[in-house]
Amino acid sequence: MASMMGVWAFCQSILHIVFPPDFRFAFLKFLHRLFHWFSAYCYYDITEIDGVNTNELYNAVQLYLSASASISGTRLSLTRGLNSSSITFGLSNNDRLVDSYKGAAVEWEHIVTQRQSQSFSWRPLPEERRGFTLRVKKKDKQVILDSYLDFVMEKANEIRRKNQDRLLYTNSRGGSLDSRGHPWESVPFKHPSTFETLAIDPVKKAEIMADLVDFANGESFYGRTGRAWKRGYLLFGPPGTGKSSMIAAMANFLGYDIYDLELTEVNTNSELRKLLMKTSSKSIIVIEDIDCSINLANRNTTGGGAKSGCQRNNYDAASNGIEDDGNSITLSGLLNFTDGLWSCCGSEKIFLFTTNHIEKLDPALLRSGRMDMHIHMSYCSFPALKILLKNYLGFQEDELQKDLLVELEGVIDEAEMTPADISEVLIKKRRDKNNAVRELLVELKNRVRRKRGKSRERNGDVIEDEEQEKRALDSPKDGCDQLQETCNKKNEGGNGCDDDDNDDKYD
Ligand SMILES: Nc1ncnc2c1ncn2[C@@H]1O[C@H](COP(=O)(O)OP(=O)(O)OP(=O)(O)O)[C@@H](O)[C@H]1O
Repeated sequence: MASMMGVWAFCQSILHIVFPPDFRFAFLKFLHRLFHWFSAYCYYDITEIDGVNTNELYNAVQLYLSASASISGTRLSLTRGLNSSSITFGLSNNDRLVDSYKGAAVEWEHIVTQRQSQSFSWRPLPEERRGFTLRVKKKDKQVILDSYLDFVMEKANEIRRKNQDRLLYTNSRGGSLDSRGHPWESVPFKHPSTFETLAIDPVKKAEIMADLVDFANGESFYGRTGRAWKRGYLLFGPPGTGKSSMIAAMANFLGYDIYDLELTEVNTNSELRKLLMKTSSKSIIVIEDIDCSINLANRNTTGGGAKSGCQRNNYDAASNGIEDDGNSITLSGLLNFTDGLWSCCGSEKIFLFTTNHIEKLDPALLRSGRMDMHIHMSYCSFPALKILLKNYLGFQEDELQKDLLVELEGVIDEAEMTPADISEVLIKKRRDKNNAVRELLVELKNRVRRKRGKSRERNGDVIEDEEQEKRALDSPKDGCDQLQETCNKKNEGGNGCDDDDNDDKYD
């Protein structure tokens, strides 16, 4: 044994002298090439770090394989990502997994090696070099390159959405970038609002849900008709009518992330475009209170401050999408954001604007194609009230006294109370269900009385019998009708006491 080892050491040193390292390296490379030349397979390496950036494909492959690995593997690595609500399985070091796609068999191998030396980099690289090697038969190469990798990415996104809690993004102050070079900061999105809890007219609710489902399933429709796969919704109505709750319900319903765009933090149109480029598919891009975020009153008027570039931007600039000074965000920039070429970055995107004052918005923003559906979030109606009573107090419709329901129905529309105000009353008294409903009724009647008082004040009417009016309103049956008659008599020939004033609407 000892003499054999001696001979081996002698031969090795001779070989090293006769064949210098460069020659040996070239020889091995040649053998390698020869092997690949005659091999029926080709190999693709997908490394975790691509230069200095994280390779999206590596992460996607890892997630994609996790679905198969969880079933077939015997030794697996387990991970639980940030914001993830479930565990993902992965291939252990140097493990292999066979997959098939359109009749082609592929083999994935997870390869982990120690990184030799830390080359200079602006951020520390992991000590291990990780990657996947994909082995494919040469004859299947085309099909794999053409569509298999896209399929893997798509599946991985699906798994990620299923596993991961949705995220709520907001643009960083002054367009600054985070450590990963992203202009958006995110937190897990855990808003509990759903269409079930949303108190709006059930017919309107069903219509919105059907529209969302059509949109989400509309890939082929949008492709066929040559339209970008996006949809715009405008939510308008007084504060406290559930606009934010509706956004959360939509996101929860579709499983989309939300990008809450703070327009006042965006300085230029190009910044706006960059933000759009960094949004992902299957997302809702929200601009709340669009009328307050930027002055969008009229594209034809001139003048305005730094943040009201749209005012200074004339019509031509808006229609041509030209920035007038490049230092402000303009209406044309915003229109391009929702409707221009850039709006098609990624797909399956919903643009959602909210406003308390729709009348202040430029018509260009409202036209079809930009805002496809205008949703009026109104004061609480009787059907919406029934939903709130069920959600907050657990009342089913048949559990409530009939005459109480009739009374509520009689005053709810005229009281113009927002669902937010109603929920406040119900929350306060929720331990005593029946008392809560009675309290709500009193509050509604008080509001009606105040409204009518205001209306009469404006009309200069004198209240002759305030007690009679109070009794009429408090009478459980047709109280409002009686009161209406009294008012009508008083206002003969003049304005009735139900003469709503729009100014009051958004008090
Ligand atoms: N339609 C609704 N259905 C159920 N709850 C509602 C509804 N509207 C309002 N609420 C309740 O009132 C609270 C405030 O509502 P929300 O913030 O959604 O109103 P908003 O219209 O977005 O108001 P703002 O215009 O001030 O942002 C919510 O947390 C929710 O509990």
